[in-house]
Amino acid sequence: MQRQVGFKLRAHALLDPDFTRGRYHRVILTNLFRANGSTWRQLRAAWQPAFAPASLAGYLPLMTGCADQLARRLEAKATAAAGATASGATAGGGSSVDMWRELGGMTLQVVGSTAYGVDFHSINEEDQAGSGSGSGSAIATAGATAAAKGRGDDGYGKQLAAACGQIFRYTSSAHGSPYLRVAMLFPELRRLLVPLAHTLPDKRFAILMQARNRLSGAVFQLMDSWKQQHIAAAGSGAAGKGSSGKADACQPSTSSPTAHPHTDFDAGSDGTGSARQSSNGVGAAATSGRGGMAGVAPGSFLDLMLGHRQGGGSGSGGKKAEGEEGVEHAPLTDEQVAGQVQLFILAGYETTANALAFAVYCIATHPEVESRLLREVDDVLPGSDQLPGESDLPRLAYTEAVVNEALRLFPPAHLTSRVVPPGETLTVGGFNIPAGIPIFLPMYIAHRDPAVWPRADVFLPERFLHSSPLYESLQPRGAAQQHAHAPFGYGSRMCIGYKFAMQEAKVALATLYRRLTFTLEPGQQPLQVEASLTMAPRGGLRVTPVPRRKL
Ligand code: HEM
Repeated sequence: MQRQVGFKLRAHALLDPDFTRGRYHRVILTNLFRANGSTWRQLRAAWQPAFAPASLAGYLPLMTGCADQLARRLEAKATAAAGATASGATAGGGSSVDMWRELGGMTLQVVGSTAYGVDFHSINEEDQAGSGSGSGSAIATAGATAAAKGRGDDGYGKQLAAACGQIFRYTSSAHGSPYLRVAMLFPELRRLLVPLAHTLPDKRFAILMQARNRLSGAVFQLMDSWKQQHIAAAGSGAAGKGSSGKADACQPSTSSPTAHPHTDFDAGSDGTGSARQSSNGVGAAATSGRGGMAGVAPGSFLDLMLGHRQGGGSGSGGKKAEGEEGVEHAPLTDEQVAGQVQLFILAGYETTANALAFAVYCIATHPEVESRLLREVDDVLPGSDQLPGESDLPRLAYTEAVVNEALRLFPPAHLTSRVVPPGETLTVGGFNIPAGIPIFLPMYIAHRDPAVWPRADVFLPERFLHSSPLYESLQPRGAAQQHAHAPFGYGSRMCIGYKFAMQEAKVALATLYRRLTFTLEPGQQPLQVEASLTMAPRGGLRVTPVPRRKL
């Protein structure tokens, strides 16, 4: 039934109350997740080239670079803690870390840099204060810390990272404004609540609105600079020719960052401040505009969307849309562009971090899986500083199976939804479901159904490893066999970023485990999870990183 509904219906049920107004409301309304009908088809076609094989290959250095940066930092921290213990000094908390939070910093840096072409600087946040609050929002706190540190100096990317964190934190049921919670319970009161919340905002509501506006404002600002460059370049005949190639946001910087004033994107502002892009990020490839104003990084998701704003489906990267046949590529509006860029980050940041944290937990609790994973990683990456390249990806088959099995037992998007369109009735499993009724499709439950999955509650990556002798005996059974594994959803509404997420998760695991293993801290087993919009380890995942080689 779940599969039937997921394939037959094409609209998501939208239960989260959106309180934005004006221009920012149009941004939220027009994102791919919310769109339907011909707008959805147009947007889906506009997104598609971002996940084409050539684009995915282009993201690889960024993904491996960010994972390597995290691995080296954890390795250095563990080694320093071991040295301090050996010399009798107080270890200062040792090398234990909240791995969920660490991975959140990494995935944010990857999607943020890809989306905006701005280095989000979200990995190197040493300040762990406030983590492990048990609130399920430590990952968001990481962003807030980043903002506090970055404000006023080199913190442009950090401010965007903070905005993402705040959006996650303050849209969750645990931390959201009471206005949002009331609106969720009584949707009919929304018309009253929206003006009330804007007139008398509580602190959480104010922070959420400001964060949403800041993320959208950053896009408007970059778009303005892009337009100016195109006008200027049109005169010189160089329109659309940015510098070539993508830089790696996680490679060491050679130039020092330029200070820039704190930029505010309060509601109503169109963001006319000056956006600085990273000197070492994806943004390093940005065309530099006049007066120090940075341009849009070629190859970034924003660049791709701007190509669609022109109506041609090609950014300065020159990629043509390969969407569904017959889809008109009408120009995207500024608001539509901003909506897609914002969604790119919000959809890809926490989901992938959660998936990786769950995988680390599963590996730490299954020594035989860890041994096999390490054997594969060492085999595929024998060089001491070798990072996974494109040709290595097919050889990391067991690593991929580990990710898939972790996604089965702990799907970060534990459910998705559909709604019956106006004027229609859906008949499924003998039930008639009228128009407007939201239907939830809980993948978490389907993934653990013992009637479908042999040894349903056991972590066995061999289910996803064709070459394993156990493979056949572990396949899902019966009528529900097809699409029984659906961590990325169903049918035409399936996650558009799944290849991006799988590639990132796979190379991140290979890169991390090449240098380290992770031991769970006491009290982490069995894992407690928290489910709201996504499913995450409750209060984070505390582990001790153990270096695999002596430094
Ligand atoms: C492990 C990581 C991820 C998981 C588990 C996940 C899961 C999902 C799920 C379950 C859906 C709803 C599908 C449905 O309703 O049938 C979805 C939709 C979506 N995801 Fe992901 N996702 C992940 C990563 C990403 C990434 C990295 C991106 C982009 C960079 C992304 C972008 C999207 C978008 C734009 C949609 C809406 C698609 C539409 O409505 O047409 N996701 N995702």
